[in-house]
Amino acid sequence: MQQLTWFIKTIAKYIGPYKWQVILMFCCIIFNAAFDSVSRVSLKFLVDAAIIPQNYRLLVLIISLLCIGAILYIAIGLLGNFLGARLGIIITNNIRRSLFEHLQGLSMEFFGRRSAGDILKCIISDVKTVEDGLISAGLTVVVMAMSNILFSTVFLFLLNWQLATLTLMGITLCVIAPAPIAQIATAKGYHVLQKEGEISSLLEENILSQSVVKLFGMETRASQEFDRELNDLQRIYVRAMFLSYLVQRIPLILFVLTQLAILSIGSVMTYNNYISVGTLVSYQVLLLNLNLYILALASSIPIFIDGVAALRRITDIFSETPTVQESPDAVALPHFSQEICFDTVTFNYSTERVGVKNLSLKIRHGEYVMFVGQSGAGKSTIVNLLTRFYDPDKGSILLDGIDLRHATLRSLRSQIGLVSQEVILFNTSIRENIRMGDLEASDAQVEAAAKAAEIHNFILTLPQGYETRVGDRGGQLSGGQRQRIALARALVRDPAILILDEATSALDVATEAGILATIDRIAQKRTVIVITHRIAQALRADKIFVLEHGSITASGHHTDLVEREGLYATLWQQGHQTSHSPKLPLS
Ligand SMILES: Nc1ncnc2c1ncn2[C@@H]1O[C@H](COP(=O)(O)OP(=O)(O)OP(=O)(O)O)[C@@H](O)[C@H]1O
Repeated sequence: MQQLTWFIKTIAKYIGPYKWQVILMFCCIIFNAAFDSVSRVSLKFLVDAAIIPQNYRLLVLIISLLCIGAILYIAIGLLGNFLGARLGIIITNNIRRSLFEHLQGLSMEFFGRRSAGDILKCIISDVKTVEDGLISAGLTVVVMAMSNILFSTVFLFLLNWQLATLTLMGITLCVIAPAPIAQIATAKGYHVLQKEGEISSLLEENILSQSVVKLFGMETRASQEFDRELNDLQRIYVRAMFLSYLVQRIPLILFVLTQLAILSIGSVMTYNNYISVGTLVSYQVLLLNLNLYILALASSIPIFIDGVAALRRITDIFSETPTVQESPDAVALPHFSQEICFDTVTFNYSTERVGVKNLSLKIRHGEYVMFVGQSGAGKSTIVNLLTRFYDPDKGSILLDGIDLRHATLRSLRSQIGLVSQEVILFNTSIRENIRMGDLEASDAQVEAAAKAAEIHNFILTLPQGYETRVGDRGGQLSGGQRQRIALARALVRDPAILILDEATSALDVATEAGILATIDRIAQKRTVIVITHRIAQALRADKIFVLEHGSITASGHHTDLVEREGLYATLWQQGHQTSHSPKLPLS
């Protein structure tokens, strides 16, 4: 009952706007329940008042009334079904819509912690399970069964109060007895859904990394891992389902025992002329009706339990709050014109994952700065903090003297163009992918950005040109082409700050040189922040920051840094000796 109350309370806010439709649907169900009971109790009048006393007029009247009732029963039943189907999808989609909107507001920290497959499962399948528990089987069946039980009980009392009291005691027991096990079954059901979520993540990971799986011959290992997960699921599922079926079975057993008792006592009462034959027949038919609805109620319990468990997973997501939030008095940042300042910033992804510590630096407007350092030194973390994907644990980041925590996210992010290591393209046309950088951009601006990113000529060679779809995650393009489209997307918004996080890593030397020349040109008008392992690019920078274990150990121009002994000089020497466009060695 506690579960039912929580379920109804939680779901009420989605049902609220459609309350009249829900009430109408429940009225249809209640009408049908009433007709069910009336048609069964009419047997008493048919037998005792029409058939036995041979009253033909009354017989015809009762049958005619039953026929009219049956037509209404069918029509109103169909209306109830239609409303059920309609409300089902409306409520399902409303939950999905709210979940999706909520997800858009969550911070990167959440997406780093929860797997995509699990979130997908929650939005698609868990929401459907809630709908099943709510409309198809849950509340609909509860209302149908409860109103039937109520009407039947009233008629049972009218027929014979002694037998009805006994029946009522039996029904009360049927409802109360399974409650404690239902509680445990719901908790187990939640575990099943969690495990299914893990399996979805595993599947998603496997599908997205098929090239790695194949290349490294990981097929058998992947199948074994999948098999292990399925076996775990089987173990949890059997326990959860057994408990669920137990909850379903208890009321059925109790009701059969009640029925048996009533049949025996009722037969003895009829034999001794305490009640008429019509009363006994009518009573038994009403009891059969009750049996049917107790069966329906019991069958809906496992579906309802699943619905409650799924709703818990959904509320888990709703209870997530963004770690990066816009303060209520946030101001819009003016167009960047002075400097970016990191003031003793410390940030850890988690207790054991250090991002940056005590980091202080200044980047002046119009500067071309570069961050170098070994892998894991914290270079991308600086970008994550500057874009406010994460907030510092200590210290502050200021843009033109305004703490980013006091600025609106839109005014900050609209000034930044970011091309990162991992290029993310959407499965739409090249034009739309570039336009995502600035939704207001004209076709001419999109093409100008593509020209600046040196991808325009390639796009023209495609049969559908700018209208060519790039495929899922840009899979129909090469790595370099994807990176150039991402660069065009960043350029189309004409950003005050352009950040390139290993943005040219997938390009050949000639294309890279072309793009670097473009960036040199772009850099004259804006601030450019480059993160790269190709240390030869450091020659172009006004200022270089050397990062080691989350801290800046040196900064300055290339010529100053090579003269000083330290990591930069070592990296430069190592890199310079190995190739024309040397790369930093990995730690
Ligand atoms: N989303 C994350 N969750 C937890 N830890 C993270 C996350 N991103 C980075 N880290 C950790 O933070 C540290 C700094 O990572 P960062 O990505 O900033 O390094 P990097 O210098 O950019 O490395 P690379 O040159 O390899 O890209 C690393 O130890 C890394 O494992």
